[in-house]
Amino acid sequence: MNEGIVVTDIDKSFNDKLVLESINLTAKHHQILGLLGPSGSGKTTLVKMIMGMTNPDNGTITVLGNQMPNRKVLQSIGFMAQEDALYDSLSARENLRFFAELFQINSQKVENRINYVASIVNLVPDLNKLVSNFSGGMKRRLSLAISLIADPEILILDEPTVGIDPELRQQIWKELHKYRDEGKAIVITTHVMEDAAQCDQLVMIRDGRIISSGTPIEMERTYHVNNLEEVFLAAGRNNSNENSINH
Ligand SMILES: Nc1ncnc2c1ncn2[C@@H]1O[C@H](COP(=O)(O)OP(=O)(O)OP(=O)(O)O)[C@@H](O)[C@H]1O
Repeated sequence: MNEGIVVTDIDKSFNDKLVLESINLTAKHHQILGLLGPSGSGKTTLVKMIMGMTNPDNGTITVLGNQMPNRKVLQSIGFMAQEDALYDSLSARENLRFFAELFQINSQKVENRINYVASIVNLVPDLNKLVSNFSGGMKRRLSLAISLIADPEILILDEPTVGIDPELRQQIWKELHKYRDEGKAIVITTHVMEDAAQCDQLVMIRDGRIISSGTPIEMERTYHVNNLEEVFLAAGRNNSNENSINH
């Protein structure tokens, strides 16, 4: 089987400001990869490059063995962007139907599939409401449901748990672990340590550079600390020291 996502030697600048530097990572099937970093560290830019929405200055990205951008591969990716891309004047059900058609889901299976993905995010009672009446959290949940509608082989979720209450967050993680066990490759971005702890592999990003990577437990052992927040701080300190030695 092809590797899910392979990012090789990526650099990216905006207006001469380097926002990602020498990024290498692999997101494998049967694995949840967490991109953990503070606001502005470059996570969304990286995710957009994986989707082929932004071009890197250097380096390559392949998804399922195909170099991105590649329109055909998009059919195999469920993507949840940081900004909800929803039709406000349609109901949640109509939004889901629209995306089901885009992904060419068998019309006999569409309604079942809509009910299934809506149940994952507790939106079944709200399916016929207009999205313009939804709260921010409900919109996030609908965006997550849309990313799951086609049962994609790859899931890329940019801050999927923002605005979602703890109980539902747990339910969503249970579902993501199930998809992982079924063999999907899943990438999520987050700045929340509780979410990071649920991932199989973590890549910590600060100021556009990878400061550490590994499983959550490996990372805690490496830095002799008891939680990921301390790993992040320790890795950041090490990185700053290396930079000051190297430059
Ligand atoms: N289109 C753009 N033009 C210019 N600068 C940009 C553009 N997109 C992102 N940036 C800059 O790149 C840097 C990384 O932004 P990015 O959105 O990738 O970070 P992030 O880690 O996803 O942050 P957040 O968690 O707040 O979304 C920031 O300094 C941002 O201002």
